[in-house]
Amino acid sequence: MAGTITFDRVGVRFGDHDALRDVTITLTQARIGIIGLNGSGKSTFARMLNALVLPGAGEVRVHGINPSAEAARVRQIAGFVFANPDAQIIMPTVAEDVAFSLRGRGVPKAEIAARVAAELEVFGLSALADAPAHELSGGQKQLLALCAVLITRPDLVIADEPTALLDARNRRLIIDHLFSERVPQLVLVTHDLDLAARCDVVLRFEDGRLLEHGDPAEIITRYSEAYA
Ligand SMILES: Nc1ncnc2c1ncn2[C@@H]1O[C@H](COP(=O)(O)OP(=O)(O)OP(=O)(O)O)[C@@H](O)[C@H]1O
Repeated sequence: MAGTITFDRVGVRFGDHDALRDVTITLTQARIGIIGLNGSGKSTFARMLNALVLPGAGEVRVHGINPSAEAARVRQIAGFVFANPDAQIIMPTVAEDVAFSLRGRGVPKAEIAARVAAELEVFGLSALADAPAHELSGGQKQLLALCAVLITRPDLVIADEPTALLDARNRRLIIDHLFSERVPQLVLVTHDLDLAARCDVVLRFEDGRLLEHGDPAEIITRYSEAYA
């Protein structure tokens, strides 16, 4: 089930630049799309959900957790998928990288190997279990990155343009996983408006402000018309 995400008058400043200004919203939907022009604040908003960026003003709550106070705890329930999977592949081999995600989560050692094997199977990566992770193709790396997130059984997945570097087949695979029931709640930053249209709600950012949010079709139509 989707949890509650709240932003209360949130601002983020980098140097003398406001990346986000006075963002207030409560979200309870399962599929949340984020759209807006380059530099409008989408990634900053998404990164705040698992304490990669902390508010300079206001307060964020993710399923009752304040990321500013409990970064480690929010990362236990919220997994992040980046556009570039190289940013999150940590261990030398595919199986080790997926197993690494389970560290510090109280999973009995005896259970880890079986869970990793099962998860690799789901993602079609079993044959690559012992392969060096950095030698995978871009698409395989993104599947690995998502596999390493989903094995933790997250309550929330935040994906920042997760299909930007992928071909059509891998794009489809990643999207199918993200929109599957294994992801109870998804925050998806995307320039792909067809993908945003599949969400339950869409937030549109402009120049660091949450310009509007609501019904995906309406928000997307206005956004498309503004830049046609
Ligand atoms: N770590 C940082 N240091 C300095 N400025 C930053 C940092 N992160 C973001 N910014 C700035 O904050 C603003 C918002 O950036 P953000 O990455 O949130 O935009 P975005 O909507 O995700 O853009 P894009 O579609 O290009 O990914 C931009 O002006 C950006 O240059």
